[in-house]
Amino acid sequence: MATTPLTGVLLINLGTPDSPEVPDVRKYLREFLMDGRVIDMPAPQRFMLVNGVIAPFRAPKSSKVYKELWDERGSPLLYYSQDQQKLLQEKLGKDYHVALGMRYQNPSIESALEELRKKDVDKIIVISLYPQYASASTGTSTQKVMDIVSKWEVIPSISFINRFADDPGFIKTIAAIGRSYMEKEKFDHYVFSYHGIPERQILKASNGGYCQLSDKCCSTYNKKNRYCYRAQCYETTRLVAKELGLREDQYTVAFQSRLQARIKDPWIKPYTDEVIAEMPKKGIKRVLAFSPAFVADCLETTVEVGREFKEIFEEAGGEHWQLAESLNTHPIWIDTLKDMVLRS
Ligand SMILES: C=CC1=C(C)c2cc3[nH]c(cc4nc(cc5[nH]c(cc1n2)c(C)c5CCC(=O)O)C(CCC(=O)O)=C4C)c(C)c3C=C
Ligand SMILES: [Fe+2]
Ligand SMILES: [Fe+2]
Repeated sequence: MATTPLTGVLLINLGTPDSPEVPDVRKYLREFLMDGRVIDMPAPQRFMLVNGVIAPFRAPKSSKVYKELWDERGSPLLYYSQDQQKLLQEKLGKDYHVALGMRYQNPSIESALEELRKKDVDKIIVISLYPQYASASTGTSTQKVMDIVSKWEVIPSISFINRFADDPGFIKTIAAIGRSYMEKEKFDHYVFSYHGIPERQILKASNGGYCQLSDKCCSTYNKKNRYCYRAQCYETTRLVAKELGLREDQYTVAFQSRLQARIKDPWIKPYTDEVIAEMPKKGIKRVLAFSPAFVADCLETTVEVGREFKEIFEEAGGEHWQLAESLNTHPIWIDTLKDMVLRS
């Protein structure tokens, strides 16, 4: 009797250095920033910038923060992604095979696809673990999968989940994590800080010039701006705020992690570090901070939001800054991943 072929699930996240030491961080930054969807400059200029400036000067600085991030299990982005893979596999059972691939460094997308090929899967469901679509994150992961699979003799049927900014399970998980803090202590404001991207990349992805980076464009989420990264961030925030019963004046959306100093490009605004430094003057003293551009804790959540922003806020007169951890292995999140697969 013929057995039902397996369905492959490929989880993709960004990737992290193999170790926090300078040579590994440099190797990671080189691979990451030489990607033309991340630094969208002509290749010769990108090469000069990455090899002449970023790799030599940024790698030692980044290595220091990676050392702060690393714990006994290694880099949280990697081990939480592995936990998500394992828990999703358990939930889906024997008709599925779940593989994990990182866009940069290890385990690579190539190795994950090879694992699925060896399992002779009939179909692959690719989930790029970035809630809000951006060319620099989801776009490049999708392209990488297509580049590899296009060379296979037998190309299986493939579907891509390329954004879930408004997925009810995703929203509920963030709200559940937030609520666990709100039940224990009082906050007078809520900050939703998202990874930034250069403004130019928003304009390039805009449908017929609809997105002009104004609040008018990003204050609603509709058919025209559904791939606008900034509009998706605002939509995630509105939905979480609604779930938590927050009024509009109780929360602020802002964007972090800009590499602007090096490439002299404006990034999407407002900038988190600037916004939070003004808050204590306005009487905001106790903040709960969310990082909903990520589904696993990483350098950007633990170090940037959890430690660096806390320092900025407290130096400006704030009293309490609390990071709400990422989705990691939250049971609602694992159920949400399972639902995404079953719906696909
Ligand atoms: C939300 C998804 C991400 C987008 C969009 C994104 C765009 C983007 N990032 C850089 C530059 C850097 N990002 C770095 C770290 C980092 N970025 C993401 C996700 C997105 N980036 C994650 C999950 C992480 C953390 C990785 C980890 O190991 O924990 C870094 C490295 C750290 C550092 O040196 O500061 C850089 C550099 C650009 C230029 C960009 C868009 C154009
Ligand atoms: Fe990044
Ligand atoms: Fe927009």
